[in-house]
Amino acid sequence: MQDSKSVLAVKNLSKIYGQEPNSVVALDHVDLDLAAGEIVMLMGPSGSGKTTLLQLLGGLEPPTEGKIKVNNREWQEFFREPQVSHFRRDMIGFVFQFFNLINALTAEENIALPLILAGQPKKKTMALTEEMLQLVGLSERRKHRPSELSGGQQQRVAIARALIHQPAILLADEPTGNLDSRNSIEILELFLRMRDQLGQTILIVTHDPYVATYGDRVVLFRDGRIVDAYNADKIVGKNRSERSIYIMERLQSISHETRRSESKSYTEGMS
Ligand SMILES: Nc1ncnc2c1ncn2[C@@H]1O[C@H](COP(=O)(O)OP(=O)(O)OP(=O)(O)O)[C@@H](O)[C@H]1O
Repeated sequence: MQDSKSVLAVKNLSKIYGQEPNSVVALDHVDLDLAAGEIVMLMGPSGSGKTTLLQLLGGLEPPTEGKIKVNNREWQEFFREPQVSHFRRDMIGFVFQFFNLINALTAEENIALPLILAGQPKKKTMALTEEMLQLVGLSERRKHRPSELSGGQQQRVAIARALIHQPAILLADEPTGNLDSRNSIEILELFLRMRDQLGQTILIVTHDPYVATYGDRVVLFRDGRIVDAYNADKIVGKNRSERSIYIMERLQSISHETRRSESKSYTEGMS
């Protein structure tokens, strides 16, 4: 049962790609809830299922089994065109490692694009674009094209574009993966402002333990399953560098477990 403050409820979610005997279990009965205004960091070794989860949440792939509810509405009800496109547009914002901006358009045109494509009235589009430009601190650069902006500024445009239709949840796949540390911190602080000022719920995939320290909660994946999760307040009082070491150690122990189980199944296969 999803309570009123829950934005996302994932229950028993599985995704199997391909057919036996070559099928791959990318997600294996995952349960995950996100409360309104919560930032959750997803971490785990390569191939553990993080991107697959984002793709299912974003309606880009159907689950093999299980349920996804966003704002108490069940995804499956909408998993056909054109409903799935509308649901995705209204409920989900996407941000990627590479900013995927349109170079021929200015920053403000890129930000306004989802509303223009949705046929929203010009006045509303202009007002919301202005609001987003201010929120991401790019009012002065509104007429610049992506090639005239730094990586961090381009990512801020991408975030503004993802949030302009006020989605229930923002999904970000390695949003700082292509940025230097100064620009990464700017983007992470922007996420915190989005949470604090808009109550935005945000789910971020990252490989970087320092980035993960910006989450209210860190969820660790291995082999398509959640194997560990903890709230930031569990390690409160320590500075960010110490917290990132704590996260890195948890991550390393999970990766070692993966390797141990891989070599076990390999030797079992040999015998
Ligand atoms: N379209 C697909 N067809 C077949 N297998 C897939 C497909 N997409 C992902 N997989 C497999 O599913 C598993 C999970 O992949 P996924 O990309 O979700 O992992 P990840 O944790 O995001 O990895 P990374 O950190 O390297 O991006 C992997 O074994 C991958 O090879």
